Amino acid sequence: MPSTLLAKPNINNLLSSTAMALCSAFCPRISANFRPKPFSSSPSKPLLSLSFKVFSSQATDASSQDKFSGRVGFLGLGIMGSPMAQNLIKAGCDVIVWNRTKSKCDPLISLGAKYRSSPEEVAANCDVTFAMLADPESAIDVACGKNGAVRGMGPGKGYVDISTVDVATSKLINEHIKARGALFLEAPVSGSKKPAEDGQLIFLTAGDRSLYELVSPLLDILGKSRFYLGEVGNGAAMKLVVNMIMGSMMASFSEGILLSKKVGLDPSVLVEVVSQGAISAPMYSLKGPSMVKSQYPTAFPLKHQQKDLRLALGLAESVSQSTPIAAAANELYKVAKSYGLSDEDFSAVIEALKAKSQDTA
Ligand SMILES: NC(=O)C1=CN([C@@H]2O[C@H](COP(=O)(O)OP(=O)(O)OC[C@H]3O[C@@H](n4cnc5c(N)ncnc54)[C@H](OP(=O)(O)O)[C@@H]3O)[C@@H](O)[C@H]2O)C=CC1
Ligand SMILES: O=CC(=O)O
Repeated sequence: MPSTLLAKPNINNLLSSTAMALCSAFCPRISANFRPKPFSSSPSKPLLSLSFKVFSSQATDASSQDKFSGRVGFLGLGIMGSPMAQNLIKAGCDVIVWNRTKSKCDPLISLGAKYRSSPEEVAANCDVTFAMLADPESAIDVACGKNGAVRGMGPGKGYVDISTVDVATSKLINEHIKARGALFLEAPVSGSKKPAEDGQLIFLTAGDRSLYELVSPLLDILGKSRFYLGEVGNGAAMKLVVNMIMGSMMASFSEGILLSKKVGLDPSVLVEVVSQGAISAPMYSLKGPSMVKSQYPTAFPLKHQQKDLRLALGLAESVSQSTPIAAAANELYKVAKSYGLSDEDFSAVIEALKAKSQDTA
């Protein structure tokens, strides 16, 4: 599987490249306000040079250049979609938004976004449309359903699905978009509410390379790095593997916190010890202190983590890969959901273990 890490460029590269021109076409204020973010890669590693070459030798790519005038659509304004759309608007992009619950569009409209009343209308009025939806069902419905984005797509347009979905869903949406003569990129993100607010997401993209190159300046507003992984499905698969690991890590951390407490240790000290050793992780340092206080302010809803584990287990099943740890973790998230914790942060999975030990006490 080909994989390319493209870290953020330095300002000189950017200013001297066609990227800047393209960036400015999408978002006029970028040239004046652009401040490069730190590289995500270690400085000791050579950075692959950024290529913002928008058009490949394919004629279809060249025609898409002529028709791109730079209007950006954004469908799905939840925890992730809202700050991402906001960052595009703040960068000067001409953004049109839609969300199932219309009231979530209002703060963005007051920042300068326009509103259209269906995904179809957004896509019809935009050159590139991003979608950040809850799960496979909503991603398919918003793209392919009645008044879905597909109906507004056509040659010269692009659809970028940044929702976390399974491979089959991504391929299905790709087929529908392609049938309209448009381009498709899957681009799920790693990183949660705060990275979304700070423009520090990691994009795991796959699909039409020319669309990837075209939207790279937009991805660079929203994120700190981006991977291009080849064929449609590879981005979804990578995201599911990452979140499978994350879900298991959080379940294991929860067990450790509760065990430390039960044997008379201070779980806050455990969090500190973990943060200094080989198993330290930003996630533990960020969530550990609130978990010790039984607080779970929602950044990544527990229901989405369970969805990702479920989809990752399906992915593993499709290639007969054994994943017993993820399977056990998934069961725990299901228990947590049954306790009404779906909309809490996924760190609330610890409550399922507490309830379990009370049940057996
Ligand atoms: N939160 C996080 O930390 C991260 C989340 N993700 C992934 O990003 C995606 C979005 O996550 P997040 O923003 O947290 O989720 P939210 O639950 O906050 O938002 C979900 C969005 O999907 C919309 N939606 C849900 N069902 C439907 C439907 N049937 N039809 C139309 N729209 C629908 C919601 O609309 P409405 O407002 O009307 O409910 C909302 O805009 C998920 O796939 C998630 O797994 C990826 C990385 C990090
Ligand atoms: O999908 C969740 C994340 O934090 O990444």
